Amino acid sequence: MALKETSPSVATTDLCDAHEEKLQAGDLRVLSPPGLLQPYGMLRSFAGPSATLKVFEDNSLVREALEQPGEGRVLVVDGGGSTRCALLGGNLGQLAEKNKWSGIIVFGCIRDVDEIAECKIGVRALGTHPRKSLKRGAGDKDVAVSFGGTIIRPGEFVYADGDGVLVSRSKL
Ligand SMILES: O=C([O-])CC(=O)C(=O)O
Repeated sequence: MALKETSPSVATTDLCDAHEEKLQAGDLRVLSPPGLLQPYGMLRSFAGPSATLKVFEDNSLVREALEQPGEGRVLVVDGGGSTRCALLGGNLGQLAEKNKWSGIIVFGCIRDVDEIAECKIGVRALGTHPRKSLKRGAGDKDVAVSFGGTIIRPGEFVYADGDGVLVSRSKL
């Protein structure tokens, strides 16, 4: 079944239990506080290596990234926590599914949630906003980003399910 293709086979709880030493060393981190990011998209669980973006109220680079083959990666978008516009919508959700991204994490807002619910990807975001963002091409890609109490570097592994979001230096 398609859902299994992109879902992690191991729960975040089991990963935390199995890797206490990595948690203590900071090689495995849990985005916090719990409830910071809300779940959207069809897949509640998703995992993959991260691709990162740092943007502010401009989603040009989000589209540019999602136009590339996702190859099971998770796009991590540090939107600076802005709740004044949406960095992701239904069209970009469909693009992400088509190009085989496994998920998108937005430290910012999204819109078209009913359309995104139909997309076979996992999404986490602060919340929703009906207004679109700027499209001026501003931002940085493939940089370390910081939100949810941790730094997330490109290529680190993300594991997300109903219990939380993990970031790991190595594949678990
Ligand atoms: O293009 C945007 O700004 C986001 C959006 O509405 C979509 O993806 O459908």
